[in-house]
Amino acid sequence: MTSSAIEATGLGKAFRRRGGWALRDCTFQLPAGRVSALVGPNGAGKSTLLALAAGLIAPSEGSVTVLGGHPAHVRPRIGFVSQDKPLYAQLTVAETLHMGADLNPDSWDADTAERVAAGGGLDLETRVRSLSGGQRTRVALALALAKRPELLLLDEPVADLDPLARHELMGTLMATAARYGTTIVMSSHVIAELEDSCDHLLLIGDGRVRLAGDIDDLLAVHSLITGPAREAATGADFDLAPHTTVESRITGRQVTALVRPAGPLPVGWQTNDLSLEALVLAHLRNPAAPPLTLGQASASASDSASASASDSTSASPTSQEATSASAMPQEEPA
Ligand SMILES: Nc1ncnc2c1ncn2[C@@H]1O[C@H](COP(=O)(O)OP(=O)(O)OP(=O)(O)O)[C@@H](O)[C@H]1O
Repeated sequence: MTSSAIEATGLGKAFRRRGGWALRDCTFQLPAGRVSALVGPNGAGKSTLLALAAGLIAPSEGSVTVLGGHPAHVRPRIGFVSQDKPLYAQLTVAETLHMGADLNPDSWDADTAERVAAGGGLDLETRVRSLSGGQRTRVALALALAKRPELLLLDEPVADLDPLARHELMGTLMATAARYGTTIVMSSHVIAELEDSCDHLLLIGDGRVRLAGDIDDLLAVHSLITGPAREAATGADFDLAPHTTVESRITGRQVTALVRPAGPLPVGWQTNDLSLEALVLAHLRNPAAPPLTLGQASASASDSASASASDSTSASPTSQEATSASAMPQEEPA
């Protein structure tokens, strides 16, 4: 199995003393040297999870290990781009990059810093306070990438970029991952874009892990099937048991269902192509669907139905149905 860049065990974060859990009982591993997508609805806990991994906040319960150590201790090896992209407003872009170089004298890649920051025609003499949202993102990514981190934590890095900049910077990120073996963990709401760039998925909802594993393995253990809504013999609603149903929708006389097969599918049912977007959307629409974690070394294999379905991918699925740094100083102003 690939080694883990991030390992969380029973990780939880409450912002208020009573209740208010932003993240609860999260156990997962994110592989080293790979690109992981962190997805989930608004308020699911994605930013909280990234801030915990970056060592900016401490867990309320459980633990998270990053690059084999405590997040705060490995901070120099992490690049973190938060959603609000804190930068010093009074500095120019060039001064900002110089500061990044001063703070990271041993690892700074000045060419990358300038190329990423100056892309899209951005004048490096522009003051940060005059930058648009997308231009700030560009500068924040330039700082994080030029630091040559082992782990890049990116909170919705491309949300405010125009399509060209998005394409260019996603390409730069992927090239960096391929060239230097950088581990990337990025949150995003644009699932279709993640399909091309990411190989691992962590879907959280309501602060808990809903779906985790290599994307190919997760797709392999799910099937999107179409068949008759009622049993021909009895006229009763079609029963999909023993398969685990994530979602089923009846249209006229047909039912379309996303299932985790527990054996052969019903005879005569049609199996359709399944995209990552369809898989994620079905789980988002159905928060009560049983969670599934694939390929975790330490988790228990209670979802045997999915285990058999994933044999071909050598994934070892488990179910959790029961429970179910930037280059800039971390203390910098928003
Ligand atoms: N500093 C904070 N103080 C109090 N509550 C917070 C704080 N930060 C986050 N929360 C709460 O924690 C929960 C998770 O928030 P978080 O920002 O991690 O979600 P998210 O998945 O990143 O959402 P989005 O997709 O909207 O960015 C939310 O209910 C949010 O209100």
